Amino acid sequence: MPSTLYEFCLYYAEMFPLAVHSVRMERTGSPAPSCVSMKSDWSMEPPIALREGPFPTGRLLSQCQRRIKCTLKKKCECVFEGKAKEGQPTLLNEIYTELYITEGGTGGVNDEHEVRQIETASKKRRTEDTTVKCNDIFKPLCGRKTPIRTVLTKGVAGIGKTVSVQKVILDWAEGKANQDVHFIFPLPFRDLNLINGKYSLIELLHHFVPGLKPLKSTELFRYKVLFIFDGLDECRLPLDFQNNESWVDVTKRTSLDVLLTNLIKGNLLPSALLWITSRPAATNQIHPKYIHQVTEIRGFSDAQKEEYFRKRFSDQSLASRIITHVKSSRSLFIMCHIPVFCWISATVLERLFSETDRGEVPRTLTEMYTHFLIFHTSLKNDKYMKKHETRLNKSCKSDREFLLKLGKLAFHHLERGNLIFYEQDLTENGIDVTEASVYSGVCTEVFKEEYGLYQEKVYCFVHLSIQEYLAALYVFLSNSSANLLKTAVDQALKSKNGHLDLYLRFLLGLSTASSKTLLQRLLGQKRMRSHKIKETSQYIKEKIMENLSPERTINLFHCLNELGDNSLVEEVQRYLNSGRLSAEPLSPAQYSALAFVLLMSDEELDVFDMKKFTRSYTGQWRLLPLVKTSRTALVYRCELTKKCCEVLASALRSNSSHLKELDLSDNDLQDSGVKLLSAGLENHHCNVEILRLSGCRVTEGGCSSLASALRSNPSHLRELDLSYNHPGDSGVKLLSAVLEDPSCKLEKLNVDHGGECRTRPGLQKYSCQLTLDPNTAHRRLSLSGGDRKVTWGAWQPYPNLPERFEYRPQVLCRESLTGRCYWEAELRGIDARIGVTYKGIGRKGHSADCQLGANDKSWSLRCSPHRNIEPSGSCRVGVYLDWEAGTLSFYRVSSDGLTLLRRVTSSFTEPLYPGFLVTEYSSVSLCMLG
Ligand SMILES: Nc1ncnc2c1ncn2[C@@H]1O[C@H](COP(=O)(O)OP(=O)(O)OP(=O)(O)O)[C@@H](O)[C@H]1O
Repeated sequence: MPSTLYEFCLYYAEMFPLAVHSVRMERTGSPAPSCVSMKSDWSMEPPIALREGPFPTGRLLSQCQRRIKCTLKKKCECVFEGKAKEGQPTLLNEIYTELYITEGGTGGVNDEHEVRQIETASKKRRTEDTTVKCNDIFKPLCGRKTPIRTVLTKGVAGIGKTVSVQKVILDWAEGKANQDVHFIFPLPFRDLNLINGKYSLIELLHHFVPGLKPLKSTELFRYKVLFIFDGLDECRLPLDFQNNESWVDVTKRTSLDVLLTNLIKGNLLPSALLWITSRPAATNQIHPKYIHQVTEIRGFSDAQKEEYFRKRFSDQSLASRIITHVKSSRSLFIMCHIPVFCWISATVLERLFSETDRGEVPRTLTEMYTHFLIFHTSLKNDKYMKKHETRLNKSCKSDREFLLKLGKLAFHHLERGNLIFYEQDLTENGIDVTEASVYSGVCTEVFKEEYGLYQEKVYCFVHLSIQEYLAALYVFLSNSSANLLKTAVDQALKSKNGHLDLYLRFLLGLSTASSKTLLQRLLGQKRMRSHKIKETSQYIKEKIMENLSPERTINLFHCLNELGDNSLVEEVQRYLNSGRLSAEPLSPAQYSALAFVLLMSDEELDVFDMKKFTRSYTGQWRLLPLVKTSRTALVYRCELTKKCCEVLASALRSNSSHLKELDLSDNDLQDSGVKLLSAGLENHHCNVEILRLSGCRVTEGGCSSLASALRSNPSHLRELDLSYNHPGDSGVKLLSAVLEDPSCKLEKLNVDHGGECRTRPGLQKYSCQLTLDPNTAHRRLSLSGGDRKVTWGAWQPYPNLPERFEYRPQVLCRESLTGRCYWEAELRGIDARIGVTYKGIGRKGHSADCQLGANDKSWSLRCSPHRNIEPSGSCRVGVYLDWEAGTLSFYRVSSDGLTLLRRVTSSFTEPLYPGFLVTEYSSVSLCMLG
């Protein structure tokens, strides 16, 4: 696999020599200036024309690079966390903690391109994540071979998009990564919003990257360049891809919107790489056909959360105390997967731990931000008011006034999507600039020199989420409308890019009783308006059931959580099963978001039944962390794989796990998965008493991992179901020894129905060999192929027997079935029925009592090979019976695998006999499996 961008280009050249050749031809055949602005003939989906080298070198180039790298290094080496004023910058490399970045699903990716279609089709449905390092963001994922031009990285507020961008730039500037890229041009939407008038692309770049000026414009684009557009959600341009004129010349002036849309479309600089980041709700501003890869930042994993706090504090004992504290509260620990929350929590908890009277420790997002504000306000009061004790009482009043002014600024600008302010904006809101600098942790300066663009000082909040919080605080304190909350819900839902989503969450969070108590501490206000919390919850639930996008719906779930509504689990189940999602199932990212919401709620699930949350299996396994919040977890037949066992093992290791019963039956876990799972079972936090691994393709190896886990942690497991596996004699022996060991709790071990055939993949592991019973065959049916084929035809001279079907052209198998069985039959001709029946089905006469599937003794599927199954006139149907579970499933068998045709559920009370009804000119054969 190529590892750098440059290697990719070479790789691409090898893979698609013609495409590269044609691009090269166009370039060399053109004089230099037009070569730069050359537009390939991309009428539909553009082939990707990355620069493949060799690239021109020279002194000028290295001088420019050095200068630009130096500027970018200076700009990116510190994290902007509001400490700049105090002369204590936070170094990015000191606090940077690797983030968990994954492929963001194919949802947003252009799959129209022929090559990609083939790749997508050949791709196996994956139930695992592909993780990506931020420096490898342009590496094609999941088996794709086509090189990537445009990557969209999405992630919720504060998850680390900007920091990732900063880290990639810093590593490049420091010569640590992506050195095949000659230039990186960071163009955050936040800054692009400030551009007025017309520019050529070259002029725009010179504005943002003055160090480029010595290079001739025509030369510039012969190099490999990477544009980074951070914060699409902050973009105030219309991005009118449909109506903007096509623009191909980098030296001609036009509006910024035209420049950007043409750059993204690939009309301008088709060879450039583009990286766009966005909060999820705003990604729809760019049509998926212009995006070649989507990644998702999922924040910190549990281990990374700890690492973050350890890096953050030089005092390791403080770090340990904070980690222990954060871990002791489920919602705090879960929220810490969002880095901005870690930062806010680190600030707040450091302070709380230094106080003797800690009061209530914050539990929700809103409470944590309120504490953050209390912290910065008291910091200011400590610093500036110490000598004037008498003024302290007055401070609450002035804080309130100041925060209201700041909040007003935050709100009005947020409404308009404005995130950068001028001095004039501050004064218009009655904010004195020196007063603002007193609150330096909250509102901090950015100086013009930093961008080389601005002629005057500009201001912004240290993080957008702080602006969103202050905006909510302002509205909460100043708006006395009885319908405030409902109106805010409507207003947020109207927004196209979700720019009011987080604001809404804060506003709802502020209206709860616990938040009000906190606010009183901050503002000294005695009375606060009460809001109709229940009514608002109900209103949000109604909205959830409307046809909103999953992103908006998920935000509404967050809102319910902020309101402390306890019906989240029920609501999420209702939403998932409402049928609204059938056209477009949830993406993996959306499943993660739901898991997050559910984990955040304080509800304990008595039984977590994965099937109740979903009908398809494309990303639902991301709900697996919920296992630890339930007592019984039913995750059987959910297409889980080895990778999922890691998630499960981590749930088993969790000290907050309440799990007692775990049913993982019928998943393809195999020995490697069971080994991973065993690592969780042996942990002393694990208290699982019943574990079902029936039909998981476990052999001796898996048994040995289980046996050693049970010996390491002998006190919990009472029952282990390993039926329908292949433990072999040695596996059974190992586990039987555990059963007999008095120090182990194991009381029940089920290794029934074992055997070599159970190691076959899928349902085939339950295959059973069937033969037709000639004594039951109707006289029009003749048997052949060792009693495995039945054909309708001439009358047969069969003796008259009580078990023979007299009028219905049917035949049954000899074998009676209980347990789990799978068989396949090939149907030819016009019409046939395939099914199962109790022995007592009627044999003589025309009544429905005698017909397979037409009474309460039998169940069947009608197959018309001609019409509804396969145009070729033949079809293969798989039947899976799980007698104990009471399910009978019919599948269409094709080269793509099994497609469920119908599932019947019933409680079977007697053994079942497979049977067939075969009509004129038709035949049915039982297939040999394995
Ligand atoms: N990888 C990381 N390591 C350490 N801290 C991080 C990391 N990523 C983010 N942070 C912390 O979280 C804060 C917010 O991150 P960032 O600004 O990158 O979020 P974002 O996804 O761009 O948010 P938004 O969508 O609101 O703009 C940072 O200021 C920093 O304190």
